[in-house]
Amino acid sequence: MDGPESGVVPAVESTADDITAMRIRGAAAIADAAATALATQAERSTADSPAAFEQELRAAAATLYETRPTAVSLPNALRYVLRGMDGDTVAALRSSTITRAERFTRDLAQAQDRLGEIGSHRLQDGDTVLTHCHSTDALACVEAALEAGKELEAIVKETRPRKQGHITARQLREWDVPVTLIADNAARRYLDRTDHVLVGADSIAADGSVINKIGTSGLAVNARERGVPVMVAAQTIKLHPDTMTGHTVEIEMRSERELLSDEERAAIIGDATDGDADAKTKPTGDVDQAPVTDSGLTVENPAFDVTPPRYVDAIVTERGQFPPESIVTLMRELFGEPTDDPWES
Ligand SMILES: O=C(COP(=O)(O)O)[C@H](O)[C@H](O)COP(=O)(O)O
Repeated sequence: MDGPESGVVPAVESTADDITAMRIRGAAAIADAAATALATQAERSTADSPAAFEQELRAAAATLYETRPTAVSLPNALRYVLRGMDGDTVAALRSSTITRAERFTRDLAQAQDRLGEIGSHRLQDGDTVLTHCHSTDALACVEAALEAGKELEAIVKETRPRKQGHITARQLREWDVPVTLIADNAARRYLDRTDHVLVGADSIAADGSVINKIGTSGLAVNARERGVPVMVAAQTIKLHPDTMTGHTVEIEMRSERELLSDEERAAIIGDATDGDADAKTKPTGDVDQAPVTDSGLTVENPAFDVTPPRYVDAIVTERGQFPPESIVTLMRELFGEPTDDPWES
């Protein structure tokens, strides 16, 4: 149930919209926004019984959960906050939920600082890092290295189609790091000048596979061939508990319009009079699904890919750095055996 009858407050709907439209993006920022939205739901709820309050919070969590499928930090954040919802009255439930959400956002920021410090030890004075997409966890390592007085340079992949590399470049320039911005296709050539490939993650699977922005896996394979170490900066909130029981991580497919305008589509299929993609798209009920076309042209736009553990040298978390193959030990320690999601009851 969605909409006013579910009791979900407009602020939660608006956060969900922002995540779907990628005005809020990146796994850590999504988790932070989701936890904050649950606190807002708790604060503004008009539920008149504990059961109604809990039901509203579950509905709000479900609304947020439905936004984007790949970053596990989102369900991990929702689970964490809902499991802290405790009390026999609406007032007690409200205050425990808000306290828990606030603790989540505080811990998230602290974990990133700690991770940055740990990751910074891998970076030497004078090193050049090559980045892909925009990861606040990866940048935390750079920031901590700079604070320790090291000088770094960066080669920044543009990261098509949405060019998140520009956000990375802007942040690095604010820190006065010399930046060379390159097209994604140029990455292999620039590995000769690179000391570390440094990326973030949306999810880490139990076998140590890294799920991150599309293009990460190709970059990692090329880096291995060139002998350049690949460092993944990922707080433990990125560890995907369901993968311990064999579940795979869903890769988000985004709209074809991120790759192709209506005019470009019309030019390719040679029908300039019929440039409206919708007219050529069998409805899938979801704009983010790759559309099925009747023009013989299918556009697919996966947002993430899977890098096998053998191409990753280290996963840096706030709990230390790990070879990818041993990350499952940390997952067991942190999550135990997975249980049902609270918003599905
Ligand atoms: O792949 C992306 C963002 O993809 P998108 O732009 O599609 O959300 C980032 O590398 C991870 O989310 C980690 O980011 P952070 O370290 O900030 O959590």
